[in-house]
Amino acid sequence: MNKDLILKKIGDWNQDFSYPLFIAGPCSVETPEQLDQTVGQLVEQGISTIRAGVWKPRTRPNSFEGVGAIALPWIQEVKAKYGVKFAIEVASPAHVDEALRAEMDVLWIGARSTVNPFTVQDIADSLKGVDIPVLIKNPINPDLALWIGAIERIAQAGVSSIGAIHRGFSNFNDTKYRNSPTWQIPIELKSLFPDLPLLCDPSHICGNRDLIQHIAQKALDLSFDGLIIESHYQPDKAWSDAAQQLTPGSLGNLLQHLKTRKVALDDPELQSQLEVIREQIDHVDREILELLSQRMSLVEKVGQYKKLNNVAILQMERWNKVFQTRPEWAKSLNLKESFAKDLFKLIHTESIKKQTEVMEGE
Ligand SMILES: C=C(O[C@@H]1C=C(C(=O)O)C=C[C@H]1O)C(=O)O
Repeated sequence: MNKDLILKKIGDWNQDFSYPLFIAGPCSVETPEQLDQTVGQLVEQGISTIRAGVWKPRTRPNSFEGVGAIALPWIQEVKAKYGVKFAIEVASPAHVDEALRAEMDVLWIGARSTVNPFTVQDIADSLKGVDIPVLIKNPINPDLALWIGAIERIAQAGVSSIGAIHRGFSNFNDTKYRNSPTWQIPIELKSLFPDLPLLCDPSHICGNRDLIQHIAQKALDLSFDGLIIESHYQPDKAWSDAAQQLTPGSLGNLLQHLKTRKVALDDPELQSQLEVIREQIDHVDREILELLSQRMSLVEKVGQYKKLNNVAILQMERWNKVFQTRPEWAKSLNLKESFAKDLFKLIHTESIKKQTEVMEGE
C-alpha cells in the first residue's frame, strides 16, 4: 500500500468549502421543479454544496435509473440561481466528460464503482489533467485495501482534492442499518491517512430517516470532516430512496442539534488532566500484555504435553467452557459479553497458532 499519497485537508482544496463540509440534496434529480424547490429550501438551511444523482446505479433493472444528462442544464440553472456548488456521481468516462462540460464542482465515485478497479481506473484516466474535487465512497464490501486502491488510482491521475465517503457496508439485512457502519474500517483509513478528508453518508448507512441523527453525531464524534445527507422537499414522493430522505427543514434541525467536537485539546488544564489518565491507561495496557504473554506461555506448555501424548490441538470441550465462562466473568465486571467473546475468539486463534508451531517444531 502506498502510504506516501499526497492528500490535502479540505481547507487546502482547490476550491473553498465550509468546514465541517455539509453536503445535502436529493437522492436523484427528478424534475426541474423538484430540484429548484429542494435546493432553494436547502440554501435557506445554510447548505451551500448540493448533491444529486443524475445517473443512478440501481440493484434491479427497470427501476428508476436517474433522468440522465437532461438534468445537467437544470442543475446549471439552480447553480446560477442560488450560487451553490454541485456534486454528482460519475460511473464512467462518459459521465465524467458530461459532468465537466456542465461545470459540476465536485464528483463522487459510488460504492458500486469503487469495488471495480477497471471502472475506477477508467474514471481516473478520464480525469487526467483535470483538477476537480473527487469523493470516493467505500466499496460495498468491507475491504479497506480496495477503498485505498481507488483513492490511489484517482490521486495518481493528478487529482489533488480528494475525500473519502463512508456509506456503510452491505449486510444480509440482519441489522437495523441498511448498510452496516463497521466503524473500524473508516477509523483505520483515517489512521493510515490522517490528512484525507473523511465524510460520512448517514443516509445510506441508515436507510431510514429516523436513525440519521445518531449516525451523523457519531461520525462527528469520530472526527469525520463532514456529512453528505439526502434531502428532498417531498421525501415521501421521492422516486428513489424515499425512506431515508429528510425534508430540508428536518435536515436543518438535525444540523442545529449536532455537536461539533474539537479535534485537538486546546485547553492545557484539560490536556494535563487527560495526560494523567492516559499514563494510567499505558500502565494497564502494559499489564494486559504481560498477562497475555503469561497465558501464551501456559498455552505453549499445554501444546508440549499434547505433542508428547499425540493429542489434538483443538479441544472443543475445553474451548466451549472457556467461551462460556469468560463472557459471564466479563459481565460481572461491567464489560460487554460480546466484547469478551470477540476478544477470546482472537486469543483462541492465537493459542491454536502457537500450539501448531509447537506441534510442527522439532
Ligand atoms: C490451551 C488449550 O488449547 C486450545 C486453546 C484453548 C485456549 O486458548 O483457552 C482452549 C482449548 C484448545 O482448543 C487447551 O487445550 O487447554
